[in-house]
Amino acid sequence: MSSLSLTLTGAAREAAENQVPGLLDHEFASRLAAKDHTLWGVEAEDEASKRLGWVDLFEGSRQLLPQITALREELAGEGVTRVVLAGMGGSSLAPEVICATAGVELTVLDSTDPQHVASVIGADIEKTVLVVSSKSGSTVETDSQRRIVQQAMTEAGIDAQSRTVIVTDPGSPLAKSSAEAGVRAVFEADPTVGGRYSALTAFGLVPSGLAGADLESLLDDAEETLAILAEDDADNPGLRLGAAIGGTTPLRNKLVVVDAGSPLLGLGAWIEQLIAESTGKNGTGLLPVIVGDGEPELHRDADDVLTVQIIDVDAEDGTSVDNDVADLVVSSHKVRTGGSLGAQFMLWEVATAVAGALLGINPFDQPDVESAKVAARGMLDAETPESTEAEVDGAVEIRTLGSSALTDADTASLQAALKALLETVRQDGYLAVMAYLDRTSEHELESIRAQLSSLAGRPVTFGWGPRFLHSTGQFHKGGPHIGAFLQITTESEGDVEVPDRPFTLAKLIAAQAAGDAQVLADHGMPVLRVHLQDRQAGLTQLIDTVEAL
Ligand SMILES: O=P(O)(O)OC[C@H]1O[C@](O)(CO)[C@@H](O)[C@@H]1O
Repeated sequence: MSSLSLTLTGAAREAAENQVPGLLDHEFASRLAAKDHTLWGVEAEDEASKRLGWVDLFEGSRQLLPQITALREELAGEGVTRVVLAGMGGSSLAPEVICATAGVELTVLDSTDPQHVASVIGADIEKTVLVVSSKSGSTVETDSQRRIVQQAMTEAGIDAQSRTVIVTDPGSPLAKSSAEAGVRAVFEADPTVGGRYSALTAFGLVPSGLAGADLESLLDDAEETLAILAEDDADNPGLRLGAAIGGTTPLRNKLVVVDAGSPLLGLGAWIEQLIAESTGKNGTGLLPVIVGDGEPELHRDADDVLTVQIIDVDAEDGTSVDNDVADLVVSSHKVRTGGSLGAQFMLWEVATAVAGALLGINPFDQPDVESAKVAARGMLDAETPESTEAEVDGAVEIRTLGSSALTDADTASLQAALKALLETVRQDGYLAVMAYLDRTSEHELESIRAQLSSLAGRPVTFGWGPRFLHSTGQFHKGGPHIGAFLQITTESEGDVEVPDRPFTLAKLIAAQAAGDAQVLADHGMPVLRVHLQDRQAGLTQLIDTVEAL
């Protein structure tokens, strides 16, 4: 039995009251469920006509389950019990939430940091099955990760192809090359579902099922919920949530998302990509800001912020821990929602489709992601040395680019540079921390997010690079240019060769960071680049300097 709750207060409630009647007049919910691709305007029709498969995928997805279960049992019989998933954005975010919530182990490889990748291939390779998930089949991070893990298997005397499972779109370069290579299994996903909406397709199901998550109830809950979300009804939670986040006036374009005792672990990261990459375009959009319990954004109100609490709906009887959190949330403009994971996936997918229509954008493309990829490729090909002079302070190099408000400031020390960057944060803007480091072993770095938010008095996002390039990266470049950026990169002890490619991981991640920084600067926004010349000393220096600000 699925569960789903939604409570709106203040501006969120007002937006729903203002916008839902119009959505009902347009029969938005039933037309969406009927895959009406005209809901987002003429310009979006072509893409929308290829991207609405997520509203009736249940039969196709259920047919995958026996194959996934059989493969899991076969692998277990061979002692293969460790699942490593190579995939970016929509190709890995949902499995990460599904498995964490189910309490089963999944190693997600969505990084090009040499230290992170080396740690993944350095353990239990003999027990590992590699799932390579990529719709396009051409994502450079995923292709590089595949080559590296397969090489590690071969060096361990393992037939890499027999331990490789592919999830991709029919006819993709990956589908073709995998068939020729004779991999263990190829799951061709529904090509009418975009990456951000693929949680309940092979992209969400194959890695999660191989890891042992219960997929039946996930699909049952989602299907049950979609029936409710397809109703042209004033109480339809998909219409109400979509109106609440996309229909406030003036637009509250920062959604501060906090987990308030929910059992849905890591759901915020999935919501972040779905909303930021779907809506951040044409100079508008919504930016999810994932915060922890009690952190600064929850103690401030602002007219461009909406607070979203993900609650434990089963404990909503007034005794739940989330009510304690609720009291700590100053804002009276709130969304509070909870329920089973399958229900939440469908709720937010429908709400994003609704919000996209209200914002007047196409929620199914990601036009600006390409600009960073092109810039990175240019950096890789040209082996461009760093474009700007660096100042050195202790273990870190400091570079500034973009807005002259930063490049003209005193940035001779890390402390001065951070202060100068904080000065550039707009009253209607945000600060984005983009850390191209190892989120599994250097998560202490995340502590600077709340400290910087307290100092800036504005929302601060924290994204691990290059992972965020497939999530908030679209909003940074395609949304309103109101961001200030702190980019953190590092030297690594060792590097990792990428078999049969003209670059190593250290070169690749440096090019991705330099390329993205340049694109952000080209949009006139301030970018502070902090490079850790000595990884550990630099990390300590950065954390200590922020603390002392
Ligand atoms: O599944 P693919 O094609 O490797 O793409 C991975 C991710 O990159 C993007 O295409 C761009 O960020 C996302 O939409 C997608 O989820």
